Amino acid sequence: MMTAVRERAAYANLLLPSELRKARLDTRDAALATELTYGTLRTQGLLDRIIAEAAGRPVEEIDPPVLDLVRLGAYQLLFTRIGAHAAVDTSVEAARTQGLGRAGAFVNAVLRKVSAQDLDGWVAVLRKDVTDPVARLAVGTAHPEWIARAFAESLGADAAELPELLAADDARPKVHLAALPGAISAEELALVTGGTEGVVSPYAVHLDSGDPGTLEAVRDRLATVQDEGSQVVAIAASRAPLVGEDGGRWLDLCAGPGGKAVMLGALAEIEGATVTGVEVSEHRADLVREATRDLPVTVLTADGRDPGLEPGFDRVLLDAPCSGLGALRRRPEARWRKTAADIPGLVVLQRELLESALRLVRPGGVVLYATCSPHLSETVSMIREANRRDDVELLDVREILEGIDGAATEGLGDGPWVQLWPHRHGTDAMFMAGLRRVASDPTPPTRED
Ligand SMILES: C[S@@+](CC[C@H](N)C(=O)[O-])C[C@H]1O[C@@H](n2cnc3c(N)ncnc32)[C@H](O)[C@@H]1O
Repeated sequence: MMTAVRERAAYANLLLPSELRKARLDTRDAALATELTYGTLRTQGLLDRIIAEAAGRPVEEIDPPVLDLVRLGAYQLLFTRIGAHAAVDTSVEAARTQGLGRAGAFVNAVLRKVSAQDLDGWVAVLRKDVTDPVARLAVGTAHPEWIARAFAESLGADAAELPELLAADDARPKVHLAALPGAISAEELALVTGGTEGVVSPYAVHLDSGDPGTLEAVRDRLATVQDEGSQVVAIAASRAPLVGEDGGRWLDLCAGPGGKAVMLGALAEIEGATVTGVEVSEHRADLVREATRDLPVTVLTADGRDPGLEPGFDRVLLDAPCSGLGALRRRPEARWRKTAADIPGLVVLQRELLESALRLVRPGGVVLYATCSPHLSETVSMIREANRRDDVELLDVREILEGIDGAATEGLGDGPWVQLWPHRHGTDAMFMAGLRRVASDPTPPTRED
């Protein structure tokens, strides 16, 4: 499993359920396998630094399949109550059964060194010469330093919340369901699933555990699995105030795999509107088609920067491709795969998509820009830059949420944009901003020759 995630750059949350089914583990063993896999991937960067100290060499010099075993063993030693003997012995045995027998002695020696101290002891070793408070927190919570720093910058005046935020990132998230508007209410969905109603979206229900795919309400397409923050983004896009009548032409410019398109489609159906979904990847466009097949949604496979659509949309949701730093708790391996160097390229794409969204929306219509990242370059800076245009006015997203019965109104910051946070709202760290297009001055500037 770890090897598959490493070699195929697969996502653990997509791969693990089928691997567990194949292995036919009972519920307890499956829960343990899940905890060990996710935990080892989530803490990998920290484990690697500890392993490097214990092995006396950089982890890049360790054979990758052997390193996978050492990481798994080190995770058990430092993060679980599994006894040291059991953790070391099963790791050595795994080396033998995987045909890495000659590495058994190495695995044994490194893990014995790792087991000589507990987690706090190792964190103290790694922090020995580190004085910067954010860097110290990053080590202690197994976050890359650049990510902890980006979070601190985004929290700004609330940077004292950083320890809570990083801890929330490390906790296993609840399953969030969305009751589809017009199909079932959150109250009914909570009753039939045994869940509890959410607090950020009026359609949300939380489940503590379980496989949501097996729920009747999900199979019958009355509900979907969707983070509460994402639900609010789609609702806000449908409710932002326009100038003039809503003509019912809505656009979802980056629609794949279709979570928000489903919510937007269900809301559009109630309002008598239709949604055009645009997605550049053929495969993801197909996923949107399948997810929205009963809803008034038409899907186009195209580049959102120039999709060839007639302008004049009343509402445009731009859920931009982003670093995903706001959803690290749902993707255990993600924090170690991303780098600060990924951000500038994403920002260019986001800017071009936002320009396209503003070309496609009619004067008086609204673009709801969203990212599942709190990185300031992808969020506030992007919106400040767009706001320099004279045909854009910013809407206060807090007011939009206040107008939605049952939506969150607490901890939304100073506006006009809203940043949701896992530690405050229990959601992914979704950012949203509302940009309304105003008719730009039709008179061309006079030139004095
Ligand atoms: C953040 S995801 C959107 C998630 C989606 N709104 C949902 O709720 O399921 C961004 C999507 O944008 C797509 N994308 C990337 N570049 C694009 C482009 N130039 N035009 C349209 N879609 C693009 C990606 O393939 C990805 O599916």
